[in-house]
Amino acid sequence: ATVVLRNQCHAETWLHTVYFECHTHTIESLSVDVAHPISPSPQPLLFDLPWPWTHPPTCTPPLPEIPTGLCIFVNSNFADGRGIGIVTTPALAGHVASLPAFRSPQKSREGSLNVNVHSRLWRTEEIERKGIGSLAARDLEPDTEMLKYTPAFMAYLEHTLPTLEREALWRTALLQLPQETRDSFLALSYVHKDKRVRVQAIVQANTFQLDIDGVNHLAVFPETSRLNHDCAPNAQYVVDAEMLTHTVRTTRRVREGEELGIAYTSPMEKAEVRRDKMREGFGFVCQCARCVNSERSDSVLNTIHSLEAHLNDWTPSSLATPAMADQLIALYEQEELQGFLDVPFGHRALAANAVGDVEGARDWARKAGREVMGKDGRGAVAVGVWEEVVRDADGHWSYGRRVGRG
Ligand SMILES: C[S@@+](CC[C@H](N)C(=O)[O-])C[C@H]1O[C@@H](n2cnc3c(N)ncnc32)[C@H](O)[C@@H]1O
Repeated sequence: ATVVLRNQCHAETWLHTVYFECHTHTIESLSVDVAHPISPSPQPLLFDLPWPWTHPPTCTPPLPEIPTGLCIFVNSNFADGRGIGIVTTPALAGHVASLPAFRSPQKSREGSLNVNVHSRLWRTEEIERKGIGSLAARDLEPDTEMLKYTPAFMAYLEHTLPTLEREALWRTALLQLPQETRDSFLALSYVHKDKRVRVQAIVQANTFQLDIDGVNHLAVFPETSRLNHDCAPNAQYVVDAEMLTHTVRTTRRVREGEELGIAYTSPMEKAEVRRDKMREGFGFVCQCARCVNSERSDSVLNTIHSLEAHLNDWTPSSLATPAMADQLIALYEQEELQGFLDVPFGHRALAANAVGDVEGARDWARKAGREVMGKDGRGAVAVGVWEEVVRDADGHWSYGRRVGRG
């Protein structure tokens, strides 16, 4: 057998973290021939123009669930010489080539950071028991854009290739990247110590999810990778699948020297679940304040979930009121979950609308919409949901549903 890592798992959370491994089988006698890893494709490759790749694609043979196979597509000039290495199907590479990231990469929105330029708002430092982390280089206001980067490496998320073949394929892609980019990738932390799967181990510890034409890809943004996990994060990120950018913003005021953290898993899960995911997926024991104080934080979560259940109850006997949604907002803030306020703000909007408070409904729906954009990006479905309430509150299904309870 040539499989080192098996039964790969894909985390089902919305937080864009991917776990590569459920079980590790280390077979000492294996070695990987990186110099001649992949047989060339037997088929001619057809792609949509434009052709932005700087190296001839190397491909796997057809794979069980991917008949066209996977190929390496590298553009070493991408993003002013940072380069990008993508392992995907020829058709999806054609889609990537047609994205604004390749066709009109200069366009950055007004007031937005320049892509791949250090904002000087953060710096990295060794942090006790966490490896390297990122710290605020000065006091930061809420919603400050801090990092905006394109991926150095992306790979189609499959469970088909034997682990060592995947390793060889991904390594070949990395070898084609400009040296600086490759070095920053290879300097990242990793979960498994086995050198034969080093590239996959790095991806496991550092990946975000990026949809290419509806297909999951793993993406590594080396600078952003130095953000450690926190269950009450003071930063959150949005991935723009058209511009191929990953942008990180503060969720609340951050003091100079404070560590910046993002959530690797949902902070709305119980402490035990969060801790298990961090241990299994990332190899560390979460010591954040909410995990250390888990009895208290779980009890607040229980109250949050119970309030949300009431607010989601639209039967005639529902006990939900706007005051209940206010209480929910206060609990999110108390738990420092400012990055997730779209949910209680949305409940507040519907609770207001349900008692006929159209102005209140619009105000809260606007706020919920802004929070969704900060968390899930402009294209998120929920943005449209809240826009609908703003546009036509008294035509909305929630209008007047609980009149007399406000
Ligand atoms: C994306 S990297 C973060 C940067 C990393 N600390 C480094 O040195 O490059 C993820 C890895 O950082 C470490 N890590 C992240 N958050 C942590 C935390 N809250 N406590 C301890 N270790 C953490 C774990 O080793 C994890 O696998």
